[in-house]
Amino acid sequence: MTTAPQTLTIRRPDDWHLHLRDGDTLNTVLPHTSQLFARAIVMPNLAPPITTLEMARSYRERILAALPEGHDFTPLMTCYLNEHVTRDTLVHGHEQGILTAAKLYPANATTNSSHGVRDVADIYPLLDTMQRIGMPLLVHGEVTRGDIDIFDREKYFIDDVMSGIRQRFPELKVVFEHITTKEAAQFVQDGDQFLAATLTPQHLAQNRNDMLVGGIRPHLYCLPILKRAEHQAALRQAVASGHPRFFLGTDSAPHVVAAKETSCGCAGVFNTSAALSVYADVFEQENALQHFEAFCSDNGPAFYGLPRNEGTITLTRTPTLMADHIGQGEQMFVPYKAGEHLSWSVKRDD
Ligand SMILES: NC(=O)N[C@@H](CC(=O)O)C(=O)O
Repeated sequence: MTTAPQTLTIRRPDDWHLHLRDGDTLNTVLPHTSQLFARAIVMPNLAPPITTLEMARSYRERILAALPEGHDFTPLMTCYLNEHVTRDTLVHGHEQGILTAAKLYPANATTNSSHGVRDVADIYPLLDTMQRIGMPLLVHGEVTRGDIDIFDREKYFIDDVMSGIRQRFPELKVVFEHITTKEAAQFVQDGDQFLAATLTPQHLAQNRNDMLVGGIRPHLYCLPILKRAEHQAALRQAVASGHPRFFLGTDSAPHVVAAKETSCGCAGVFNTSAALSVYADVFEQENALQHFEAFCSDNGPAFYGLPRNEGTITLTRTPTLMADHIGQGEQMFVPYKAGEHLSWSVKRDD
């Protein structure tokens, strides 16, 4: 019987899926990421979405300008794919180090995705270019057909869209973002070195009962929506196996309280501050703490072909109360695990 560790020191992590927003929200939420994470893949679903090099460059500058004194953090920018994006944007963005990846949102799948892709064949020329230059394709994997139940949207996406992309572009690096089902976990495990997935804290730690039983909890509503417990179990087993193509992507997606607590609330969980503690709990509960560091800090850089970070962070087994709210006035957000005790406190070591 081994005793439970009181501290966990790991290489500084990255967040491979993050929504930072813009303006006042960016100022409020960015420090919660940059105080611990070294880099993040910044999602491009602003209104309007990031579809040109100029937009990506200026968004990156706004992020860097919003960083608190003393925080070293590198935003990795992404392009929002649709039929208006040019091959030159991707090629030059890649060459100039401005665009790390490009994101496929099926039209109307989620927040600010009305400009997304209606028919994936429309962007085949772009995918061909990305395969050639080695730019990863990041995929929101849900079909949006009205006849498909919301809980089945990811499963159908695998057969309807994802398999076709993989067959047509076998050496295109693809990240199946924020996977939520046993089918997606299996699909990635059955894939090759060109296919990986991110997993969020809430999809590992919760299932749809947590959102719907005993009252509806709007702050757990996100897309893809939380699934039933058997899917949660499959996701937990996938990360606990230490498989190298699963890595940390919080999908932290802040929306102000007024947009969440309303008759038609937005999808998104603002989970940045609780993320590392919740991930650590999941690995510990699955007796897989030996794979925690690789999930947070090694597997992502390996897939993206980027160096691992210098420096470390330490998680200490000191229960920490998560605030009820973050921000104030109209810029008020309810964080994931609000008002609950997290098992771990997390600090940078340097
Ligand atoms: N995850 C979410 O529920 N929401 C994201 C968009 C997305 O990634 O689906 C957002 O930008 O709000």
